[in-house]
Amino acid sequence: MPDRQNGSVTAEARPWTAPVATGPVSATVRLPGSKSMTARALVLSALADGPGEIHRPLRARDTTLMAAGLRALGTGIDSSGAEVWPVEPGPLRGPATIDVGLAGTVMRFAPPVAALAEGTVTFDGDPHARNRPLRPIVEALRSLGVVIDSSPEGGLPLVVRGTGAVDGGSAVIDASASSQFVSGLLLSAPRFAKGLVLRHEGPPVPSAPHLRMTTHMLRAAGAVVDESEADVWAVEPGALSGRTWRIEPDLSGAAPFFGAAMVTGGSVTLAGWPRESWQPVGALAELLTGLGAEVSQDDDGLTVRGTGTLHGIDADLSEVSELTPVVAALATLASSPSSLRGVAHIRGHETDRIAALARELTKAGAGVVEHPDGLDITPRPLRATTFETYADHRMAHAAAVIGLAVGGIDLTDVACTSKTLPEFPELWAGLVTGS
Ligand SMILES: O=C(O)C1=C[C@@H](OP(=O)(O)O)[C@@H](O)[C@H](O)C1
Ligand SMILES: C=C(OP(=O)(O)O)C(=O)O
Repeated sequence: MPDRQNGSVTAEARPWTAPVATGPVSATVRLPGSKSMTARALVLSALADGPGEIHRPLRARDTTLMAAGLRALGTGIDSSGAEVWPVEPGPLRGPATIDVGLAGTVMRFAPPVAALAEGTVTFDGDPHARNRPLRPIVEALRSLGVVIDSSPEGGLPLVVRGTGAVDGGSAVIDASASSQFVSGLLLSAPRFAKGLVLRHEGPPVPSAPHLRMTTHMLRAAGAVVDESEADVWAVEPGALSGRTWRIEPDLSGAAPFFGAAMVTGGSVTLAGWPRESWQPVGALAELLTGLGAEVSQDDDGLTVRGTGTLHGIDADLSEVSELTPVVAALATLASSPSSLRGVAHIRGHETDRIAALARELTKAGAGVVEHPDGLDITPRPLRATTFETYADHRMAHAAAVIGLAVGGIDLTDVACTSKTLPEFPELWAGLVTGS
């Protein structure tokens, strides 16, 4: 049965056997836009003082839900085209109901926007969305004067009772469970009457490159942001400009495709990669090089070449934690053990990714030791297995990478890849078969 929540339907489970590579994979792939940039461009355009356009957006479940949520608040967004989404900001108002699906970006970026609306805005999502951390941003908004009803745990379902304005000022937050708490508050902060000075107190905030993406994009929209003090972000009140956002191809979505080059000793080029990027390409290149790949960039795009050997690595993945499932998959096929650390917070991602990887990689035959903040992986001969994907697109990516080298990796569901790349199964099959 499809899972129906607030009128949106998550795709019905689609079992899928990962295709095995019969030789080196050699291809140029064209991937849609970055989920993270598309989400930010949508929010900043909805809050702007004039029309904007989003070029080459990601059209996937997360970004479609974000567009629908902002539309429900009064923003005109035409997401019918594949190339350009025009955005016409309007007065923000409720009553509205916003389905967050399983999207961290929607559940953390949209409530501050709803706080600026006049009227009541209700948020809920997929069953697992209720388990994802939300309390710190809810409490920060409350401390800024916003009235919000939440579950007893401080999460979904939420009701934001907006008055049409947020006073703003100073707030303290523990953002160790997700950088998105900070990004969500900062994106709306220029529209708070007093702006915002946000201070993080607690264990380190993960995903620093995503925070930099937030502040870069805020400045590109005309906001004044000071991040000169560690763990403090100050956003001045002021108008945001409507503008044209050109979305880069999704670097995290490209990771399994690069992994295919590495597993098969082939070469994969991500076409359309810009010379200057707002995504953490340096961190990705360092990681893949450590695993044994060669990474280069020219006018054709970003290219990853497999060298025929995969090395185990000892890596802190806190800055690029989205990549953990694919890196863990590569580690199971390496010539030496790996230790992946610094990602305790991914237990709060689409599923508890540390537990899910430990379980599924062990079933496939790898030696895995689970730690609170990561995994130790010892490569062993792998075998056919049923690979549970837990509604998590990146678990499906991990299984697909292992399936290149191991016959009979049967995913319980590949439809979960619609969260960020609905065309994943077809693109992957084309890559592996060379068609
Ligand atoms: O702001 C964003 O667009 C994201 C930030 C990160 O979240 P966490 O800090 O929760 O890991 C990342 O993992 C997520 O996929 C996207
Ligand atoms: C953690 C992820 O997503 P979300 O934006 O839902 O947190 C992810 O895409 O890996």
